[in-house]
Amino acid sequence: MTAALELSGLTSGYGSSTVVHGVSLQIAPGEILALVGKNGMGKSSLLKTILAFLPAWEGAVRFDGRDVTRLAPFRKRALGLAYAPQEQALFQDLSVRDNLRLGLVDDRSFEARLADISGWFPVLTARLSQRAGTLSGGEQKMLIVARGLIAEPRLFLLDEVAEGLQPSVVDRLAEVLAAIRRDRGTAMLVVEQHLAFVLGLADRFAVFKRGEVVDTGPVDAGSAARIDEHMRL
Ligand SMILES: Nc1ncnc2c1ncn2[C@@H]1O[C@H](COP(=O)(O)OP(=O)(O)OP(=O)(O)O)[C@@H](O)[C@H]1O
Repeated sequence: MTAALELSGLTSGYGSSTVVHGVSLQIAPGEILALVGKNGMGKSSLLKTILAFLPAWEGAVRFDGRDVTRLAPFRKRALGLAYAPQEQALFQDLSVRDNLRLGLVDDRSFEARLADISGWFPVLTARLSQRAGTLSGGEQKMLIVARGLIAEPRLFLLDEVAEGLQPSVVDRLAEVLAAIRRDRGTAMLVVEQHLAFVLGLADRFAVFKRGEVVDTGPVDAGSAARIDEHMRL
């Protein structure tokens, strides 16, 4: 079966410092991979390299078997790749509705897709006319995720979306993402520090240390302890 995402020897960095060191990994269609690791290990940089916000110095990114290493981020989005970034990525002065609209390449399907968003995140649909910058921190996180999902991606890259969310919202987010994978077969690469959230969702985990995958395995009863051990070292 062709992988939804295949990285081979992916290398990138900033200036003269290499931050992503020859990373190779695969995600099957419909699979959820948790990418975990301490702060500053290069997890966000890896996602940015996959998207080509950060240029790859070496190696390749294949999406559904197609080499997309140097394809611009907006072209990747048109192919079915969505991204929920860690940093504040909303247009603060635009409404919730207009921020959601920006998640779509083709605006015509917006109203139909909005119905899905209402089911997943009712709090957002109650605030469609509100400026995104006036949403609470948790609501803004939900909007970032909803903007990725509205495009019905085949592969969704999520960067620390559970950070700073109250437990009930984290649980809701986990339910929504699990349902989307079940119903649509969306593959996901989930960078996350919130281990209970991500291990409840993922099929497999990969531990990232100094720009490299140093351990990987299926998520099972022993995964949290195995990951904790890496976090201590
Ligand atoms: N724009 C940049 N210019 C220079 N160095 C950067 C830039 N962005 C990140 N770095 C450096 O690259 C390294 C990896 O950062 P990155 O944000 O990818 O790590 P991370 O694993 O996602 O960390 P965190 O969990 O804290 O978000 C860090 O040393 C960071 O300081």
